[in-house]
Parts: sequence; structure tokens; C-alpha cells
Amino acid sequence: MIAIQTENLTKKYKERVAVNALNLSVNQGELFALLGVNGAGKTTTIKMLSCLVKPTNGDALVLGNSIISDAFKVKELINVSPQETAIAPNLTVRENLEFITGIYGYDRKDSKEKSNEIISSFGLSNIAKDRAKTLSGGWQRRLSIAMALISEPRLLFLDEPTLGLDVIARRELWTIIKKMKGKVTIILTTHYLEEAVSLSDRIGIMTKGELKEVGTADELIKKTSAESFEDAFIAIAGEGRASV
Ligand SMILES: Nc1ncnc2c1ncn2[C@@H]1O[C@H](COP(=O)(O)OP(=O)(O)OP(=O)(O)O)[C@@H](O)[C@H]1O
Repeated sequence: MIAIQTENLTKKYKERVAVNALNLSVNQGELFALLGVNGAGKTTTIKMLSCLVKPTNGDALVLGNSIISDAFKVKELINVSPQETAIAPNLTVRENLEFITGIYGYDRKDSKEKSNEIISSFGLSNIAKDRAKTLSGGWQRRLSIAMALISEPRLLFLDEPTLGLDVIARRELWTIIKKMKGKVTIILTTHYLEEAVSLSDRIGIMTKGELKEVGTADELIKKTSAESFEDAFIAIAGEGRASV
């Protein structure tokens, strides 16, 4: 089953083409990493697929629903864990989770049950009573991803989930993300190449708004006759690098 199928998906900001006729297919249950240098069009792609930005041309089907004509349905099926965490700093960890269950209409009993389930699966028990603002960056990201899963999305966008985290916090989040694999389709954007290699089933590399290559890390290495994934990435994405 296909989770995402884009058809010439395009976004222009005045004369600037942010995403150019993107044709991408992502399978259900897949963890797909979308890579590219700054300005390649990753965030714009995610914004269109999550119905935050309207395409200029083309369309995309998310679990069979058009992001243009069925945006309401698409929004019910997806969730986004944004780059900037979406937590309320003055609420405790549990209150943050219960705030979201409230938004999704859980009654008090179900809300408690759902929050307990998430607290347990995300290892948040010891900090459940702590205010979110007192948590380290890694734990805030973990809470933010946990909150995005409350609506039980079939498709989850993780936009640079480990940006700025230390190596240990990053590895801990990888473990959390690996546990989610297969249960929910995940689109991950990251600038950490080893993160994409470690977590993803397939990788798509964007350059100047276009999808240049798609494949497993090994396939991309072979295709470019590179010695490492980093070399393969540079060979594919390097031409899109704006001069500084
Ligand atoms: N709201 C906007 N108005 C005008 N131009 C925009 C807007 N959003 C993005 N762009 C432009 O579209 C292009 C793609 O940007 P986008 O943010 O999608 O890239 P990205 O791959 O996510 O980059 P990064 O890795 O830096 O987050 C860039 O040239 C950017 O300047």
C-alpha cells in the first residue's frame, strides 16, 4: 500500500521555485528520509504534504486522499513533529500529554489511559511531574514526538528531530524512533547523514527543489561509486549547494 504519492508537486514563491514537479512514492510503514542541502525544498515539501501550504501545481495523495481536495481528511491521518518543539513550557509532561488528548476529544478516563501508555512507551515516568521547560533539549524532543503520536497518526513527519542534541540524546531518540518503525509511516528530514542511514528504509535526495535520487543508502553509494554515504550525498546533492 502506498502512503504518499506525489504527482508533479510544485511550489513557487513568486519567481522562486521551492519544489519543482516532485514525483515521490512512499510505502506504508516505511521510514523515508528526505535529505538535501539548505534550501533544497524539504520543508516546503513537508508543508505541502501536511496541508500547511498549498501547491502551485500538481497534487499528492496521502493514504489515497488528495492534499488539495481532501485536506480535511489528510489532516486527520497525519501529524507533524516540527523542528521547534510544540510543547507548552509551563505545563508538566503529563499535563502536556493530557492537553493534547483533550484537543482530540478523549474523555477523562481515556485521556489518563492514553497518557499513561505514552508515558510508559516513551520512558517519561520519572519526569511526568516535571514542567516541560525544566527538561533538557533531548527530553523536550522526546515529549514533542510523544505528543505527535497521541492522535495515532498513520503518517508522521519528523522535521530534524535531533537538531542540536548531544550524541547521547541523539542515540536515545534513535532508539525511540526505531521502536516506532513499521507501526507508522515516517518521513524524516535531517542534516545528519548517519541518522538517515541508521534509521531509514529509503532515502530521497533533493537538490534545488527536485528529487535527484531515491534508494537505500547502499544503492546510492553504489550508484555514485562512492566509498561512503557522505561521499554519495555530496556527489548527488553538491551541485545544489548555494555559494556562500
Ligand atoms: N515562505 C517563503 N517565501 C519565499 N521563499 C520561501 C519560503 N519558504 C521557503 N522559501 C524558499 O524556498 C526554497 C526551499 O526552502 P525550504 O525551506 O523548503 O528548504 P529546506 O530544504 O527545508 O532547507 P533547510 O535545510 O535549510 O531547512 C528556498 O530557496 C527558500 O528560500
